Amino acid sequence: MPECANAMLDVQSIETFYGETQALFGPSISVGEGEVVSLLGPNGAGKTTTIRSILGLTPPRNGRVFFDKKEVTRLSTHKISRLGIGWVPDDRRIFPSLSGKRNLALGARKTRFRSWSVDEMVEIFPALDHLMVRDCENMSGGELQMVSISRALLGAPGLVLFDEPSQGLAPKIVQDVMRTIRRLKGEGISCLIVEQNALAALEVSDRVYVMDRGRIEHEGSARELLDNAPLRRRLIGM
Ligand SMILES: Nc1ncnc2c1ncn2[C@@H]1O[C@H](COP(=O)(O)OP(=O)(O)OP(=O)(O)O)[C@@H](O)[C@H]1O
Repeated sequence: MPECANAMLDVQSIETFYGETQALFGPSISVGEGEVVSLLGPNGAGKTTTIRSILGLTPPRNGRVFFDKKEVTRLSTHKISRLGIGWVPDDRRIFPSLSGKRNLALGARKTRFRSWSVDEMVEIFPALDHLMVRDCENMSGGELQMVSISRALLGAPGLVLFDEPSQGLAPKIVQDVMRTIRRLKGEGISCLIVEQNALAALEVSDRVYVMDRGRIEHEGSARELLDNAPLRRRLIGM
């Protein structure tokens, strides 16, 4: 059973391996309904592996994952995403030869959570309007990120996993992405953000986990980490 009664996501002591190499040594993470949580830590800490474990891309060998009170540990990635977990991967994973519109159509689905329309996506990212007819192979990093986030939302998620959402983006687009995360929170959608731009992530987060070498090193409120410079420097070096 989930340990945290109202958690949208409840990751319990997962151990994940690549072949015989263990990458995760039992991290436990929860994200409440409408909560925004940051997952920070140095390169190789295990942040992306945690996301891959939740999505069933690299299933944990031990431990359990619950989403929306259902155990998803042994489900296929396809089934997990259909339950309402959206993913904004660090490499965007957009089909380059398809238009923005076709890429968005591939993400559309109904779940028990709020549905989003393409018009709402255009309201959030006005530039998306003229990207609909363009092939994605000619888009900039920021444009691809708008398509990627919109595709995740058209899948009607209850939880969105963001892997390095601001990577390679101009400051204005980073602001747009963070504003979107705030909007999702306002709509009761949960978000888990893996981010190198720790300060931007903390600004929009309720809570934070800091990982190191496959373990949780620190867990607390995002505000505490923003306000406590010595603690922040020790944990995330900034
Ligand atoms: N495909 C893989 N095969 C073998 N080992 C891997 C693979 N992917 C990641 N690892 C190892 O697993 C550990 C955790 O990596 P992971 O990518 O989850 O870290 P991360 O915190 O996301 O780092 P970064 O910020 O650099 O993306 C590292 O030791 C890494 O070398």
